[in-house]
Amino acid sequence: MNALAATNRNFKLASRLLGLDSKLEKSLLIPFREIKVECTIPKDDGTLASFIGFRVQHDNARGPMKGGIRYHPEVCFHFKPKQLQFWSALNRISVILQVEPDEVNALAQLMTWKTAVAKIPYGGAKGGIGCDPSELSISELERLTRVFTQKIHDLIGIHTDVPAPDMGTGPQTMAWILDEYSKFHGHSPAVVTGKPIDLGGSLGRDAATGRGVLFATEALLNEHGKSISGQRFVIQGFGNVGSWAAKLINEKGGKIVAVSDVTGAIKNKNGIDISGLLEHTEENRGIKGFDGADSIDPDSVLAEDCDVLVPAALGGVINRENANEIKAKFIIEGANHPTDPEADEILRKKGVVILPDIYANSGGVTVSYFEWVQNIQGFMWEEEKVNKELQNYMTRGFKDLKEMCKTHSCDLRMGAFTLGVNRVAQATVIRGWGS
Ligand SMILES: NC(=O)C1=CN([C@@H]2O[C@H](COP(=O)(O)OP(=O)(O)OC[C@H]3O[C@@H](n4cnc5c(N)ncnc54)[C@H](O)[C@@H]3O)[C@@H](O)[C@H]2O)C=CC1
Ligand SMILES: O=C(O)CCC(=O)C(=O)O
Repeated sequence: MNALAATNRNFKLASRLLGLDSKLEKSLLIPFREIKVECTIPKDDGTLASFIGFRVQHDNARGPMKGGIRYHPEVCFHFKPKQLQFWSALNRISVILQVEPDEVNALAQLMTWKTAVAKIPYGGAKGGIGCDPSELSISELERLTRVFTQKIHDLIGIHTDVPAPDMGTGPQTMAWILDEYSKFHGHSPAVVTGKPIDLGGSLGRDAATGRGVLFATEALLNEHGKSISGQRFVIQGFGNVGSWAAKLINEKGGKIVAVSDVTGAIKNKNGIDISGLLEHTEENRGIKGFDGADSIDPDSVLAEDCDVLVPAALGGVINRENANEIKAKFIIEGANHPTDPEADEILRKKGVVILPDIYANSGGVTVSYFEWVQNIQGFMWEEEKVNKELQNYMTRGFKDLKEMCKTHSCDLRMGAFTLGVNRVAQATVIRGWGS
């Protein structure tokens, strides 16, 4: 099932549990606005490269739309042979990567429910450019980001739509967007979050999604009479979310027994030295070649023996093909939409407890909210305050979602969906439709 079909399905199940009116349901499902732009840049060698950028703004009933910008070739790109032949005939265009909007649409919708679950005053959006950032130089990435910003600058804004980092982007990408946007609108630090600290970024934002995963895991394990200490973890993805989650879980006594990233996968049943792995990754741009563990097949990492599995890379990785192989008792969704609905069903029958993305990885957008608040106030918080507030939000979120599970006799995914959808539906109805 593709990401959008899966997300729509979960939304509709939640809507049925909540007894939403079918017309309201339809209005909540349709995105507010979908933006698709062509971004052509000169490459360092003088040839041209064209890319497609998207920003899907899903809903703004509860506040400005909010969500990351992803640079990844697999945001679903397709080469269109005819188009490619035409352009290559011009002999100046080297690459056309086309992003399909379906996945971006699904991710934008998930942001709407996520910000509502976190109870922060935002709607949902997501963007992406179909490109492989590892194949572009820093100056090519800068040009691409600036062209994308030029194309969307009048549709984003501090009170309209506030982008942030996601896969393949980071603080530097946000700095370029801020700089380009500010040329049109004046200095506007609050137009993006996840910025470098020197440009108004928040202390603690870098670690926030991983720290949120830690707090979410603690809340869930605590409910099952367990603690992080002594549990065995497998983490897929060792980028922003996966590496911070690994570091913080490890510091709390969790044993990380297997890790994978795009360069490979490793395992050590006695626990991987996470500080050493962080140093190695920094120097080698990936976990491949790390000495302190055995290499394993990256495809088998999700099926490694462990107590807790944290997918923190791509969507749709847990599906009907591999769900039966999973040995973890708990899955904490650090990534967005890592679990297909068919896998959800299989895992539920196996008794695996899944803490869903729209709660489990909401730490990032929650600290993005703190960053936006700090920019608007013009007052910077201490890191301790950021982390403490994040813990409060994650603890409250878990309580709220458990309450919905009780009210609707449902699992944690439907608890989170009913919580988010209900808050957005209420805001929509209170605002009304005008005439
Ligand atoms: N950065 C953030 O604040 C947030 C990110 N997320 C989600 O978390 C996930 C990861 O995002 P980031 O850590 O920010 O991205 P990132 O770009 O920093 O890291 C991505 C990681 O996934 C790995 N990866 C890529 N393809 C893989 C594959 N086929 N198998 C195994 N590993 C693979 C990469 O090597 C890298 O280690 C995404 O689903 C993203 O949407 C969710 C909430 C917030
Ligand atoms: O920090 C943000 O605004 C967005 C983070 C994000 O894209 C996500 O939670 O998936």
